[in-house]
Amino acid sequence: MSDTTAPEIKKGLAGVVVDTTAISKVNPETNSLLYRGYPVQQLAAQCTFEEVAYLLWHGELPSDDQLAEFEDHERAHRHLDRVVKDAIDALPLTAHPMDVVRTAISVLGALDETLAHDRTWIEPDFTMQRSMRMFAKLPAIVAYAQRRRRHEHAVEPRDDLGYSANFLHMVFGEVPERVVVDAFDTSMTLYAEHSFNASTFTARVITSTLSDVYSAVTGAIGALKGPLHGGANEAVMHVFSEIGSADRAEAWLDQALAEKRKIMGFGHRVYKNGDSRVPTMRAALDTLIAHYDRRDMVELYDALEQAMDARKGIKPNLDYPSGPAYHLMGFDTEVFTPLFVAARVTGWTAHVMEQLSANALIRPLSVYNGPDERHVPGA
Ligand SMILES: CC(=O)SCCNC(=O)CCNC(=O)[C@H](O)C(C)(C)COP(=O)(O)OP(=O)(O)OC[C@H]1O[C@@H](n2cnc3c(N)ncnc32)[C@H](O)[C@@H]1OP(=O)(O)O
Ligand SMILES: O=C([O-])CC(=O)C(=O)O
Repeated sequence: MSDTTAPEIKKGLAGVVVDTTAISKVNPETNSLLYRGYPVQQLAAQCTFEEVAYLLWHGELPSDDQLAEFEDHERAHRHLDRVVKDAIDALPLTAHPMDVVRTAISVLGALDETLAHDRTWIEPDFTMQRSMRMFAKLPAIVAYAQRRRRHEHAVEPRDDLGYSANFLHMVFGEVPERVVVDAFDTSMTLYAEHSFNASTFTARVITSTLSDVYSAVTGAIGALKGPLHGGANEAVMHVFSEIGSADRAEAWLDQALAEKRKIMGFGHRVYKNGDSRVPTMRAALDTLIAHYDRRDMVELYDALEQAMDARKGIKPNLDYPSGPAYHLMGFDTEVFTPLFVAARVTGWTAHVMEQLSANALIRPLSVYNGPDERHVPGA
C-alpha cells in the first residue's frame, strides 16, 4: 500500500514557526522591525548602541543610572588578555578575520574557569555576565584582526570613549569625525537583532542542548560567515570591485543573472518588498558619501539597485548599504562580517537567555530517502 500520509517537508524551514520570542518583531507586511517593541529607526536615531544592547538583554531601555553602570562594565572588560592575542597570533596572517573572531571567542570560552569546574553556565547570571564580556571584547578582537593583517601594532582601548568611538579608535588609531562615529553606531544598532535568522537559530539550537553561551556564539559566528547570510556585506564589496563603475552595472548584472549567480546584498527570506533597515542605513551611507566626497560610489550603488529592480524586482537587504559604508570608513573588506558579529552578539545572547528561560531541545525530523535496509556481506 502506498503511503498517503507522507509528511510535508519545508526545505530550509521556510515559513515554519518554531517558537515565540519577545526580543524582536520582523514584520514584512508593514516593512517594520521592532526591538522589544521599539521601532529600530527610532532606536538608531535616539539611542546609543550601548542603550540598544541593554534593551535587548533587559527588555527595557536603561535609566541614566542603569546606563552609567552598564557603560562602566562594558569599559572595564574591553581589554584583550595576552593569551587571546597569542592564540590569534598563532593563526596565519592569511586566515579570514571571521575565522580569527570565531577562534578568539572559542578561546575565551576555554579560558573561562567556571566552565571547567561546574555546570552553572546555564544560570542567567553567568550567561548575562559572559555576554557582556564578549560584547565588550569583540571590538578589540576585530580591531586586532584588522591591524594584524596590516602589520600594525595593537591599539589599547580608551575608557573615556563610548563603544563606537572606542571601536574606531582601536581599529584606526584615532577617533574619526562625529559623522563617521554616528554612521558606525547606526550600523551596529541595525545589525544587532533580527529574530530567528540562521545564525540566531544556530545559537538557539546549541543552547537548547544546555551548552554554554561561548559555544552558542562560536557556532553562530560560523553560520553568519556564509554569503547567504552575514558574509554578504563583504561579498557586496567584491561585486562593486568587479563592476567598477556605474555605466557597467547593467551589463554586469545581465551576465551574472545569465550565469544564474545570486546577486549579493539583494533578496531576503522574510522581507519580499524591501528590508526595513535599508532606508536608515542608506541615509547613513549618504552622510559618508558626502563626508568622503565619493559620488562615484552612490552612482554605482544606485545603478545596480535600479537594474536589479528592473530585471528581477528584488530589493536590497541591509548588507547592501553596509558594505560600501564600511569600505568608506576604511575597514578591510574581510572585516565587514566581523563587524556584524560585534553587533549581533547582543541579539544572539539575548536569544540564548530567552531559550534557556523556557528550553526545549531543538531536534526536528527528516524523511529517510537512502537505500532500503540491506546487509553487510557475511552478516
Ligand atoms: C543580513 C542578511 O543576512 S540578509 C541576506 C544576505 N544575503 C544575500 O544578500 C545573498 C543573496 N541573496 C540570496 O541568496 C537570497 O535572497 C536569500 C538567501 C537571502 C533568501 O533566499 P530565499 O528566501 O531562500 O529565496 P530564494 O533563494 O528561494 O529566492 C526566490 C527567487 O528569487 C531569486 N533570488 C533571490 N535572491 C536573489 C539574488 N540575490 N540574486 C538573484 N536571484 C535571487 C532566486 O533565484 C529565486 O528565483 P527562482 O524562483 O526563479 O528560482
Ligand atoms: O533575518 C534574516 O534571515 C537575515 C537578516 O536579515 C539578519 O539576520 O539580519
